[in-house]
Amino acid sequence: MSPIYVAIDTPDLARAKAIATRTRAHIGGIKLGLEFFCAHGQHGVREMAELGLPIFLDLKLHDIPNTVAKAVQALSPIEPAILTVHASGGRAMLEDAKAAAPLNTKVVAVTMLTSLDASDLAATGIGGSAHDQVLRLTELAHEAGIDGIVCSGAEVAAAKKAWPKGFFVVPGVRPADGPAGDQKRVVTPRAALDAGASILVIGRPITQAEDPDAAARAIGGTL
Ligand SMILES: O=c1ccn([C@@H]2O[C@H](COP(=O)(O)O)[C@@H](O)[C@H]2O)c(=O)[nH]1
Repeated sequence: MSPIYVAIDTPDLARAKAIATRTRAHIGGIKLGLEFFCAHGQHGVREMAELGLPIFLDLKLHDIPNTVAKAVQALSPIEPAILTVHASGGRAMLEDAKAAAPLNTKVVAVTMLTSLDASDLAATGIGGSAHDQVLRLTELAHEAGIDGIVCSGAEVAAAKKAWPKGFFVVPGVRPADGPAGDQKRVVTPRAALDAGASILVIGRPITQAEDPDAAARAIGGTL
């Protein structure tokens, strides 16, 4: 099974289905995020699930524990394979999110967005490097008993060393020389897997390609 989850970031349901259908031979699942969910909600997710690929629902929930737990409960009928919350919501929020999730849903915590670097951390009053911040939040997520974390390919080896049985989701993945766009901590697909990623989240390098199927196949060929 391919480790590639294609990030289908579009409010256009027909386009989302077309991308998933065209790339399905070269991907392991579909990642649906805020853009898609705000446009189509659970109904849209169900329509995408009919394509038969695992669904990664990347909503990055972040609120007080009770609110997050109730939101996770409300999402339960969809039974996503993977669901994200923000690690910085704290231990109780992570514990309650996991307790509210269906048994077959992996709850994974975003440590530090791949669009941020150390200067962004400093601007929010957090000292130290991206590496330090990711490891702090990896530790917290592990202690809270959830399934894994989201981090960049630059930190995944250290995170896996700290949590050998964790599930590691790596976005910010770019083919060598591909445009980074708004991502600041990027690695190649091969480097992310070699460092210990469980799955790779890849969006624009596939979805914005002239031929998404060929792009997904070419990336798969480097793994
Ligand atoms: O730290 C994070 C967490 C989530 N994402 C999501 O992954 C994809 C990446 O898309 P690209 O087009 O490959 O940049 C996108 O849906 C983000 O919401 C992330 O990039 N970084």
